[in-house]
This record gives sequence, structure tokens and C-alpha cells, in this order.
Amino acid sequence: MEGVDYLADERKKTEFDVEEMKIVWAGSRHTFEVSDRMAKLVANDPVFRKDDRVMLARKDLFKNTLRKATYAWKRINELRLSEEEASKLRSFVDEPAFTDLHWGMFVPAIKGQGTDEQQKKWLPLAYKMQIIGCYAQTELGHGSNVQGLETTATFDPQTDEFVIHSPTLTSSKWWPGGLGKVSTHGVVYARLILDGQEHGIHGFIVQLRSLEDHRPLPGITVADIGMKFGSGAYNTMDNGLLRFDHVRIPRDQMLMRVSQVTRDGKIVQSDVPRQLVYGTMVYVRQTIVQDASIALSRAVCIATRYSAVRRQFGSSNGGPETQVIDYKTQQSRLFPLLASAYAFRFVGEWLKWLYTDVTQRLQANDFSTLPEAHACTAGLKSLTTSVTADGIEESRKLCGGHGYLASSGLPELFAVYVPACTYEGDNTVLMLQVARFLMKTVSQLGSGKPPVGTISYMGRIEQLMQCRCAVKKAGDWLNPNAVLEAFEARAARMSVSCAQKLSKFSNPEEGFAELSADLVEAAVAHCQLIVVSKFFEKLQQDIPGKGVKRQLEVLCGVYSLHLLHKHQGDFLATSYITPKQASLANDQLRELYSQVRPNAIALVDAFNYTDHYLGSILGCYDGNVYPKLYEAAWRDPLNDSVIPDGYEQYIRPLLKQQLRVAKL
Ligand SMILES: CCCCCCCCCC/C=C\CCCCCCCCCC(=O)SCCNC(=O)CCNC(=O)[C@H](O)C(C)(C)COP(=O)(O)OP(=O)(O)OC[C@H]1O[C@@H](n2cnc3c(N)ncnc32)[C@H](O)[C@@H]1OP(=O)(O)O
Ligand SMILES: Cc1cc2nc3c(=O)[nH]c(=O)nc-3n(C[C@H](O)[C@H](O)[C@H](O)COP(=O)(O)OP(=O)(O)OC[C@H]3O[C@@H](n4cnc5c(N)ncnc54)[C@H](O)[C@@H]3O)c2cc1C
Repeated sequence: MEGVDYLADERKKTEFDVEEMKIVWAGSRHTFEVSDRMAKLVANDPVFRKDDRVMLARKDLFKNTLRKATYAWKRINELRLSEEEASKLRSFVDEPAFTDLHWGMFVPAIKGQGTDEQQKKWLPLAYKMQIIGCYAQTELGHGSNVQGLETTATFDPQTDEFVIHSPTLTSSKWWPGGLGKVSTHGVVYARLILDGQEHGIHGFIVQLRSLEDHRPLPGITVADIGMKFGSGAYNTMDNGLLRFDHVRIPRDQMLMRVSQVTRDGKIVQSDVPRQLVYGTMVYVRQTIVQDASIALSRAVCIATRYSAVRRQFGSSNGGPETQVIDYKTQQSRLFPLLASAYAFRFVGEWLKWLYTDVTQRLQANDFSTLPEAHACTAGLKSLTTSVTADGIEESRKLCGGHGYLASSGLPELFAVYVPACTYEGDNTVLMLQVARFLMKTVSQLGSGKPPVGTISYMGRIEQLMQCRCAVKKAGDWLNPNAVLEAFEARAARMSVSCAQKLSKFSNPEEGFAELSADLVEAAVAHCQLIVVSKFFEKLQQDIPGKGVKRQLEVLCGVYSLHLLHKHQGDFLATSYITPKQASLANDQLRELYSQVRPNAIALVDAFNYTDHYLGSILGCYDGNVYPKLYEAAWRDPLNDSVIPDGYEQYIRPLLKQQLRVAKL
């Protein structure tokens, strides 16, 4: 039945202004309008159709991606879209492609690590896509350990060139997106060798393929690394392998903002810290945090709408069965994910601000906030992608059997998303970076240098080590100060406990390795505190619209109290709360679920996703799930014929054989 809104009754229950919530979710009215326009542009253009993606064989899938990406580029130019509009358009096309790495890593690497002169030379070519670039760092043998990369860049003073070489099989570049079949250039990370001496890892711009016929240049072996997890999914991307056989590039193709190599082969360090060679990763990590809220909200939107449509059990006197969204178990699995999507949205907004701030400071040679920016981007990337990947899978389970259908959109969403836990830094490795930052902070307490920014709570360490939770009744857990102090005390105590244990080791690195699992838990506690505190900070802002702020307060309560409930072992073990107080938090959490329930559909409508973008029958706006599932089944190529291909060859002889056996 076209045009009927099967979720209309749900939408009538809403207690807040959804249109205003859409603005809050988007970040501003302007961003909302751009997003809305770009989402509709993509949804209404048949070239961006994606429902057939999971059926396509790899070659067709890849060609289809090339078609979409080049068409998107054509539309971006025809419509003279701004960078903001183009970036939104790309995200609504919703298909990983070589362009992501070109714009997302190749261009930022040149911007961040290239000198003014290098930027002037390379960026105009990249901006017009006259060259297409990738980010070639990871190798077959090393990914996390960047200092362990084996590719060499040896300076030849005779010719004023670097010789790029892959000395071993394990030094083959492996994974770079866009490298396999498309990129003409790469920012290649290699070990700098000057006069037989090593000088660490640096980035080099290397041309890989001819701009005339796309063939690999002499000395270069390049190919795709093969199929990855899931159907459709990340297989639209040509992750590649790359080997160099003494490939020569001019000296001025080493990215020289951090260190320069002179004509006579000497290294000159600028006053920029060497860690800026890792700057592109910091940039991408903060974009990944922003994207986490998008991926999680998509999954939650699907699971919430379907949970309101789906009914099981509970019918009395022939009346309708219970909507599964009314089961408290469903709510306790779904609503924390809904709240997490909002929480990640706000922490992502804040992280973008932090990144912009650190970038401006770096330009003014102020490097003081770099360690905090690194810890925040690494930790929040790790936390938000882990929760999102698990949350997508939980959303699939929340949709029961139908969640397992490709047409639910959830399997592909999971398959595309889950590598985010690995790329741009394995999540455990990144949490260990946060732990190092925490241990350094604790060791410097009392040095007269007060901790600032997200770690400033450590400046109140004595109070945080001694204080006890003052909660007496469930409603006390609605007090932001009570919640914040609980998260601060837990994070501070877990860090101090690790630091105390570490101090017992004569070799700190051995101690760090031995205690690494505890250290990761302390780092997670610190990152969760950041997310909770940024949610509370958001609530301090002027938020217009009937009931909007109230709903956000409820979601903030759900976010923080579900974490408190889930990690109550930490809060109890650090002796900040009593078992009774933990139980009161859970009582309050249940009450908050009841307040989310009537607003659940409106809270996911506020994401403003088109049906095209969601790509899910279970999550469609009108909730008309069953007829659509039925129709989609008939569209499967297997149903093109009543008798399947292979009947004569396999099924018939099998049945005949069974018949013979039966006759015997
Ligand atoms: C007009 C048209 C426009 C069209 C628009 C289209 C727009 C499209 C946009 C698309 C946008 C985005 C899309 C992006 C797509 C992304 C897709 C994903 C692709 C994935 C790519 C990758 O995976 S790239 C490879 C990533 N690799 C890693 O992440 C490796 C992880 N390892 C490391 O980072 C490091 O090796 C390590 C940090 C783990 C360890 O390094 P190292 O051994 O050198 O360090 P130490 O541990 O010894 O630490 C030394 C000190 O350095 C500090 N440190 C470490 N890292 C950093 C850092 N990054 N920044 C600052 N400081 C750092 C560390 O803390 C130590 O400090 P001290 O203790 O004080 O000494
Ligand atoms: C889809 C995808 C796209 C990618 N795109 C690119 C790209 O464009 N360019 C590029 O250069 N790279 C890319 N990569 C590579 C990616 O960045 C690396 O795979 C990632 O950094 C993880 O490194 P690794 O594979 O070496 O993992 P490993 O480090 O080998 O991790 C294996 C296991 O060891 C553990 N481990 C490792 N070190 C430690 C430690 N010190 N302490 C405790 N545990 C540890 C990890 O937690 C993990 O469980 C991509 C990867 C994927 C999956």
C-alpha cells in the first residue's frame, strides 16, 4: 500500500520537535540543509543505485564503483559543488572507492608534510584529479609498527635522487586503498638512508603508473590484494600490493616539512616534531570518529524502526501481539546504542574542533597540545569504532532472522564497517598509546605542571582518590556532577593503580608489556569519561526546540548509566560506589528507557536518512516491511526460473539415485 505510514502511530507519540533535533544532529542549520540536499541528489539519481551491489562479481562490482566515482566527480564539477557539498555527496553515495584515499589521505599527507613549494607543485594536480594518489604505508610484514617498515629510500648524491627499493617480500606494500588498480601516485613511507646511515621513516611522492597508458612504471610491481570480508562491502576498493625494484625519484619528492635532505645528502631537522610524519593518521582518525556516529545511527535507525513494526507473543483476546520494542530486554540492548550514536556525534563534533585547534597551533609552531590530540584521536577512534562495529552486529540480532538478509542492509554495513577497528591503527595498539599518555601524566603529577584539557581531572587526584559517591536514591543519578565524579574517580583510580604496579618493575617497558591488558582498561575508562563529559558539555549549550534538550538529557543519562551498569565491576573495585548505589543506577536506567520509548522512532527520524542511504527494507521510513521483503525475494536472480540451473546436472540424477536405492 503506497503512501501509508505504518509507523504513524509511533510518530504521534513524539514529545519533542523532530525538525529541531535534525538541526542538533547535523550540527547546524547550514549543515542540515547541505546534507539534506546532497542526500536527495544522490537518492534521486539512478546511477547511484546500490541494491544490486551484493550480487555483483568482483570485476563488475569494481567497474561499477569506477563508474559511480567518476560520475560523482562529473556531477561535483557540473554543479560546482563546494568541498563541503562534495564531501557530503561522497558519503551519501555510500561506496568505498579510491577517491576516499585520494582526498582523505594522499592530499592531506601532501598538505601536512609537504613544504610550501611541494604543495604548490602537487596539490593543483591532485585537486583536479590529474593525478590520483594513495597512502602507501603498511607492508606485508609491518602495519602497526611503523618504525619497523622495511622499504628503503637511499639517497644517491651522484644523481640527486632517492632510490626506492623493496629489499624483502615482507617489505611489499600491502593494503593501501586505491593502489591496486587506480592510483597513479602514492605517498610512500620508507626508511631514509643517507651515506649508509638510517634516519627513520619519511614520506615520498612516487609515481606508480604511466599517465599515458596506466601501465606500471619500470621497476614497479603493483596489483590488487584480493577479495576481502563480505559480499559487496569493502570489495569496491582496490586495496593493493606494491614492490619497488630500485625506483629512482628526484630528491624534491621527499616530503620535507619535518626534515629536509640537502643536495649534499645531509639531513636537516626543522623544529617541527618528528611525529608530524604521522599527522595524516591523526587527521583521518578524527574523521573516523565523526563517521562512527553515522554508521552506528544507520544500524540503530534500522533496528528501531523494525522493532516497532515487528510483533511477537503477548496477544490477548485476538488483539495484536506485542511490538518487540516494548520488551525491556530489547530496550536495554537498543536504547544504549541509540544514546551512543548521539554521544559519538557530539564527541566527534568536539574532536573536529580539537583537531582544528591543534592544526592552527602547529602552524604557529606551538606543539604543546600535540600529545593530547594524539591521545584523543587514537583513543576515541578506538573506542567509537569498537562500539560501532559491535553495535551494528547487535542491531542485526535485534532484527531477528530478517536482520540476516542482505536486504536488511545490516550485513553489508557490518562488513564495510568492521575493518575500521583495524585500519588507521589497530584498536588495541591505539589504546596502548592512550595508556602511555596516561602513565606519563600520572608520573608528572606534582611536578608543578598541571595537567590540562581532557586530562585536567588528574589535577584533582587527591580528591578523586578519596571521594565516595553520595548517591542515596535512584534519581540522584540524574545529577551530572554525580555521574561525572563517578567517571573521573574510576578513570583516575584505574590509572593510578596501573602506575603503582608499573613502578614495581625495574624495566618500565617490561612492566608496560606485562600490565598491558590492565592499561587498556584504564585507557578505555579515560576515553569513556571524555565521551560522557562532552555529552554533558553539549547540554550546557542553548538548544532550542520543544522538548529537544529534555530528550538529549534522557539520552545522556542512558549513555552514562548504561556504561556505569556495564562496567560496574570497575566502579565497585575502585571503591567509589557501593553495590547499593550500582543497583540504584540500574533502577534509574530502566526508568530512562521508559522515557525513550515513546520518542524512539522520532529520535531515529532525526538522523534524516533517506531510504536510499539506509539501504534497508527493515529500516524503511514507512515501516511497510513485509510486502517489501516479499517483493525483494522475487527479485533475487535465483528466482528468475522455477527450475534452477543445475537441476538436470545435479538434482535430477541425485533424486534418480535415491529412487534406485529405495527400490533395492
Ligand atoms: C572538491 C572535491 C572534494 C571531494 C571530497 C571527497 C572527500 C573525501 C574525504 C574522505 C575523508 C576521509 C576518508 C578516509 C578514508 C579512510 C579509509 C581508511 C583507510 C585506512 C588507511 C590506513 O590504515 S593508513 C595506515 C595506518 N597505520 C597506522 O595507523 C599505524 C599505527 N601505528 C602507529 O600509529 C605508530 O606506529 C604507533 C603510534 C603505534 C607507534 O609509533 P612509534 O613506535 O613511532 O611511537 P612510540 O610508541 O615510540 O611513541 C613515540 C612518541 O610519539 C608519540 N606519537 C605516536 N604517534 C603519534 C602521532 N600520530 N601524533 C603525535 N604523537 C605521536 C607517542 O605518544 C610518543 O610520545 P612520547 O611518549 O611523548 O615520547
Ligand atoms: C580495509 C583496510 C584498509 C586499509 N587501508 C590502508 C591504506 O590505505 N594504507 C595503508 O598504509 N594501510 C592500510 N591498511 C592497513 C592498516 O592500517 C593496518 O592493517 C593496521 O594498521 C593494523 O596493522 P597490522 O595489520 O600490522 O596489524 P598487527 O599489528 O599485525 O595486529 C595483529 C594483532 O596483534 C596485536 N598487536 C600488535 N602490536 C601489538 C602491541 N604492541 N601490543 C599488543 N598487541 C599488539 C593487535 O592488537 C592485533 O590483535 C588497511 C587495512 C585494512 C584492513
